[in-house]
Amino acid sequence: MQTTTREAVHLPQTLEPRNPGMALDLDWVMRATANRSAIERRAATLTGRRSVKKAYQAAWLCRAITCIDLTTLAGDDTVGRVARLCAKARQPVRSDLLGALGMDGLKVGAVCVYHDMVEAAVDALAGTGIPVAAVSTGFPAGLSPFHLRVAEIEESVKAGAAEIDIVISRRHVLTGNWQALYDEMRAFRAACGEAHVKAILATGELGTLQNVARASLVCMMAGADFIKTSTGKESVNATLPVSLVMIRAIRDYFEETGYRVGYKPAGGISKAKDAVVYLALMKEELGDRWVQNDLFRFGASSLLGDIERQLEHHVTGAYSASWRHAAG
Ligand SMILES: O=C[C@H](O)COP(=O)(O)O
Repeated sequence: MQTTTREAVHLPQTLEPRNPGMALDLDWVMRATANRSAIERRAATLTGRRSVKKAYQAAWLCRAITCIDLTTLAGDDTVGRVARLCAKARQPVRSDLLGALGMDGLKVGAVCVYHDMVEAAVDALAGTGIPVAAVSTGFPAGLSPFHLRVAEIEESVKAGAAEIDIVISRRHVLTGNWQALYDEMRAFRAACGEAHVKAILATGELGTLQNVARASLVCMMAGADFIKTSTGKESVNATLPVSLVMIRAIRDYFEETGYRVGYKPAGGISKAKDAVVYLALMKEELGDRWVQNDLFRFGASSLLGDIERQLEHHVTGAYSASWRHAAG
């Protein structure tokens, strides 16, 4: 059978067997707790230390680029804006800088858009192998009728999305209805088919770190390929304490089942130095395997611009104005 370009970019590239999920284990869910003060102390150690410098920093920043889900999620998105974003995804840093860094061919992890922009993004990324991620299930609030949320996933997969970022029903967490959360997530995973599913917990709306830990576990038990902090639209988005809780849930799940689930902090990550902190956190808590882009992504609309500025400084010794790196 002949493979079309759209089919060719469709299957996610991963080195891992996919997390199949498991039966809901409520005893395990209820055992999950989170000690806020210990977590905040550990998070503070990550930002307090000296950051990596020079060639190491440039290498980490290039790695960060490969992990970006380059995102536009605005009501005024157009095919033209998405095409410009995809051009940036293909060539995230000026070619002379990439050449000087020995990083020709560097590209981002994925491009992330609303459903209506999926086809435009798939077309603009044809032949690059860069997957398109679609936010789905009534993003960002997730309050549309259930059958429409499932249908939205199916439509985005049909349009060529290789990754689907679903939003969970926060009320299931807030009322402790873990069975409902599990069933919902299971149905979303099934609707994705071969496309990989990222479960957005919207942690800023879950009330407690304990809820974050429990929701993380339930979504992984229901077959999430990634767990993701936020939509970028909550008043509090990705934070280090929340990340620690989610990353440790990923570790527990791996130790218990042998399956590696990915992690995606999203929302408000816009500085190169923050990207390095997140990569260090992943490396320290989960090991080198989790700083590759089939298991780690940043959801970010403006991070790439700052990383490019820092790389330009590394290569030329001078900073250019931030407006010169507006896209991404
Ligand atoms: O998932 C991605 C987020 O919506 C991006 O948030 P940001 O615009 O704060 O980078």
